[in-house]
Amino acid sequence: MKELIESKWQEILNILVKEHEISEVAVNTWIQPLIIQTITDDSITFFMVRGPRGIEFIKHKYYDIYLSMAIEQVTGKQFKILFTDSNSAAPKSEPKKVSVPAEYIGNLNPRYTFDTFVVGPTNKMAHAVSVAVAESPGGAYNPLFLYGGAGLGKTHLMHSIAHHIINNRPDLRVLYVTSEKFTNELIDSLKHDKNKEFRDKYRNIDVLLIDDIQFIIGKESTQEEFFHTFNELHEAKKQIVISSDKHPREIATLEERLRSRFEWGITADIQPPDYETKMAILKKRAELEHLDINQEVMQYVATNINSNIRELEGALNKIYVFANLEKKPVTLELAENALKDTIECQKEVTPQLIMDVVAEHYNISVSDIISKKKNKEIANPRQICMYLSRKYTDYSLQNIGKIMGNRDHTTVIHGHDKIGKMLETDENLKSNLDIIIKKLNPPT
Ligand SMILES: Nc1ncnc2c1ncn2[C@@H]1O[C@H](COP(=O)(O)OP(=O)(O)OP(=O)(O)O)[C@@H](O)[C@H]1O
Repeated sequence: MKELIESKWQEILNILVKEHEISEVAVNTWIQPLIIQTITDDSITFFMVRGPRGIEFIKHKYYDIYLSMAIEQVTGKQFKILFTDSNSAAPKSEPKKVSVPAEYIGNLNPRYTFDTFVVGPTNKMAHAVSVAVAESPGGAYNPLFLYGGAGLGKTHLMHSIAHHIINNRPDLRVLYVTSEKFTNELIDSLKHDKNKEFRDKYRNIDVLLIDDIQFIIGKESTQEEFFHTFNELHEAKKQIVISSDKHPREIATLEERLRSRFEWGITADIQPPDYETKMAILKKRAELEHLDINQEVMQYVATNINSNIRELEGALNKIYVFANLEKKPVTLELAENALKDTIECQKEVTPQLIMDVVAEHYNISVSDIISKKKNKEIANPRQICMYLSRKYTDYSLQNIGKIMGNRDHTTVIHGHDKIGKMLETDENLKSNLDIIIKKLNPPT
C-alpha cells in the first residue's frame, strides 16, 4: 500500500488542487513534503518536517480530511490520517532534508498568493513592490508600507509575500500578524509578566508582516513597543511589511518618529479597481471556484458593485447561493434578484453624507460645518463639502448652500472654485480628498 500511495502521490496532490480547491501553493507547502511513516489497517501516519505548529495548521484547514478523501479515491481504501513531527521512525532511506522550518505563525490564507492576485492599473505599483520584497526580503524596499481602503487586497498581498518567502527561503522566519493580535499579545504579556517572551517572539524573526497598523497606532503603549520592535528589526536589516488604511502622513495619531520611519522605505497605495480589473477578478474567482458564469452576469456585477473587492466576491457568492436555493441556472434575471438588496444598499451620495464623512475625516462635527465659524480648521473642510457636493450630487447650488448652514449660492461657488484651484498644487489636500472620496464610494 505504501508503494502504491507513493507512486500515486502526484495524482493525489492533483486531486487536492482540482477537486478540493486547495491552492497549489498550499499543497506544495504542506502536503507535498509529507513522508509516509507508518501504515496500519485503518490509518496512515505522515511525518511532517514543519513541527507541531504545521500540524495544527493542517488540521485547522481540514487538509487531513481532504487528503484522506483523495487517497481513498486513488486506492479505494479509507484511512484516517495522522501526523507526527518526530522522525525517529522515518525510514533512513528518505533523502529529504529537515531544514530549519519557516515560522508559519498566524493563519495565512492559502488562496492569497501572487498567482490569484489580479493586477490592474490601481494596484500595479503595490503588486510590483510586493513581488520585489518577496524576492529579496530585507533589500531595497524596507519597510514596505501598503495602504488603501477596506477590502482592496492589502491582506491578500501581504499573505502572498509571506507564502513566497516561506516557499523559496525556508531558512527565514516569517511572522504575519494583525495589529490586533500584536496588541492583544502585548497586553497579555504585560499582564502576565511575560514581556521577555513577547520580545523574543517579535524580535527574533527575519520578516515581520503587520496588518492594519492603524489599530496599534491608536494606543500609546503599543505604539511605543512597536517602535522598539521596528528599530531592532530594521537595524538588523530584517524585512518589515506594514499595511494601513491611510498613508503615514494621514494618520493623525501616529507619532512623528514612527511616521518618518514608515517613510524610510517605500509606500504604495491600492485604489478601488476599475471596471476591467473588476471583470478580471470575477473571472479569476469563477475559475478558482469552478463556477460557470456568463459574461452578462459578470458585467452586471462589475457595473453595480463599486465599493470594494470583498463586496464584489460577496456578490458573486450571493448569486450562487441564491441559484442553489432556487434551483435555477445563473441568469441575469436571477442575478438581479439575488443582488437587489445589496445594490439598493449602496449609499446614495448626498451633501449630508458628504458632511458626515468630511467631518469624521477632519475630526470636527457636522454642526461645525454648518456653523458660522471662520477659522481655517472649519472653513476648509466646509469648502471641501461644497466642492464634493457639486462634483458628486445633483443638488442645486441653492440647496447645497441651504444644507450647509443657510449660505448663499455664491459662497458655494467660491468654496468649490477655491478647492479646485488648491488641488492643482496641494498634494496633501489631494491625498485627503482621495481618502474621502474612497469613503463616499460614489458610483463609477
Ligand atoms: N487584485 C485582486 N485580485 C484578486 N482578488 C483580490 C484582489 N484584491 C483583493 N482581492 C480579494 O478581495 C478580498 C478582500 O481583500 P483583502 O482582505 O486583501 O483586503 P484588505 O485591503 O486587506 O481589506 P481590510 O483593510 O478590510 O483588511 C479577498 O478575498 C481578496 O482575495
